[in-house]
Amino acid sequence: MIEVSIFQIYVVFIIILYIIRRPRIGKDEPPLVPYTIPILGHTFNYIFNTKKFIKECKEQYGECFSIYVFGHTMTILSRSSLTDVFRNPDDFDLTSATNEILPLHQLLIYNGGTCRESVKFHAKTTREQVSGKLDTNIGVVQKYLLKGMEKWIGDCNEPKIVYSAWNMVNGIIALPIANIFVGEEAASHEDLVKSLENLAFDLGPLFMIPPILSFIHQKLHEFVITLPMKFGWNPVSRHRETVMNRVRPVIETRLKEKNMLGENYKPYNDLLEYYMNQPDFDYTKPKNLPYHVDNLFVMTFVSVNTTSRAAADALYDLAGRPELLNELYEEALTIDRECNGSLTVADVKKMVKLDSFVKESLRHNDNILNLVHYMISKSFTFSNGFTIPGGRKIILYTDDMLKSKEYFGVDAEEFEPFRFLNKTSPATKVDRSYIVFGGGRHACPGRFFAIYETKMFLHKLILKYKVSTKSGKIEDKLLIGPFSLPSQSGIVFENRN
Ligand code: HEM
Repeated sequence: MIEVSIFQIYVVFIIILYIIRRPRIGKDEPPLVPYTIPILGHTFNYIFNTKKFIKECKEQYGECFSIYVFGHTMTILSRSSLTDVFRNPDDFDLTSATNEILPLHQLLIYNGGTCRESVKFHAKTTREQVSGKLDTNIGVVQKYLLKGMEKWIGDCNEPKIVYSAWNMVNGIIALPIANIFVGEEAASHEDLVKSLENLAFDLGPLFMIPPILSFIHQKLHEFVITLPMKFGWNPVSRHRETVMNRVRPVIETRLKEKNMLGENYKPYNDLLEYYMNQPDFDYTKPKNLPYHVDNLFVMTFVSVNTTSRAAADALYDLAGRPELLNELYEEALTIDRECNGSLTVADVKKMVKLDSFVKESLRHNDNILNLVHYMISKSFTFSNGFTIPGGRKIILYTDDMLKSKEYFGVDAEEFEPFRFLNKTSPATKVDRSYIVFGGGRHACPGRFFAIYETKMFLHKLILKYKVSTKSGKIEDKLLIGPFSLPSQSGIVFENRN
């Protein structure tokens, strides 16, 4: 009788895997970068040597090429082929590719997470309720930024060192957002604010699980990371409970007010009121309030950590450059005197040096690759002539575009805080090369709010504190594979008075 050892089974398994997963590249496709280790392909370089590896691939194979990572062929796009993605939103889908990494459809069980259709609603909500209401929201943003700074940073009469400042900045940035989302009454409860503040951070570990099982099948990774949720573990549940407990009495009071006052009812200016005005709103039905709270959570995902990330990066960029801090302080002081400490939208527009600095800081976000999409049409031909088949995963080489000499000049790699000054190129302006907010039809609709909040935060901070890095140097961001995170080193806060 033939005895089969585990080792033999393993070898047969690997051979079958190799045959099944071997990339097959069509004749008009972008070139596949050669690799030496079967199955593993470029995975090691992709994770541990991303910057150099992708740069060298582009130099050798051109603006558009494919690599083999985690058992799949992925096409890397830069320059004109990258722009093609933004120009052809019907052919590329960000949501389905993002859901693979962060399975929102399993976490937000009442609204089913995000899909192309529901994102239209969130984009409309953002345009109408958040970015479209800067004038109305600015007072709330200012009030709660100051409260947040008081709580998180304090007086700093003695110098105070803060490590991992993203956490702290996230707390400050989340407070105004909570207030314009659920209104001042519900947001007066610390547990609700904490929930909105921590929601995305709590899901961070899911992002960090390397998709090892994708070597066998993409769906296997998704299946395993969502397994705990099938057994009832859901990190969103307790946040949903907290938010529902806090908003339910507010909804009841508002409905009573509406009944009593009729036409004289003065609508509140927050997202909660916006949801209450949706035709499908009926909080008495068991699944209705959780459904709207899940929508609120999508808005929280897209707004809180993104904006706090931008603000934290800018804070580190500022703290490492004392001469810049002095120059921005002069501008802040002039505007503060003119508006007597109470900012309007027009005052924020006057912060032109700060705007240029924030834009430069965003340009230096240092993500190498970003915005993974699936190509969802039968096939797609780029303007450079290459074709990819339906179902192909693509990712954008954003760092290459954001640091291109062609668009940003010979010093494109340098950090020049006033690069955009007097160039009619505000931080909110999306164009072919400035792609931190994406581009085309899906370009981030929240960018107007995000930039306003970030500028107002920095303005108030610069007026009150001197900030510097503990090391006295410009701090680098942390790199995890192709993605970056804000530095975790110490920042020193010192009261100006
Ligand atoms: C600095 C902060 C932010 C950054 C860097 C950022 C970045 C982005 C990016 C890159 C996209 C994808 C664009 C594309 O597919 O072309 C996006 C989409 C989106 N963002 Fe933002 N965002 C920020 C803040 C916000 C805020 C504050 C909100 C809401 C209050 C928001 C709401 C949205 C929505 C609803 C979409 C989906 C748009 C669509 O698919 O049509 N974002 N954002």
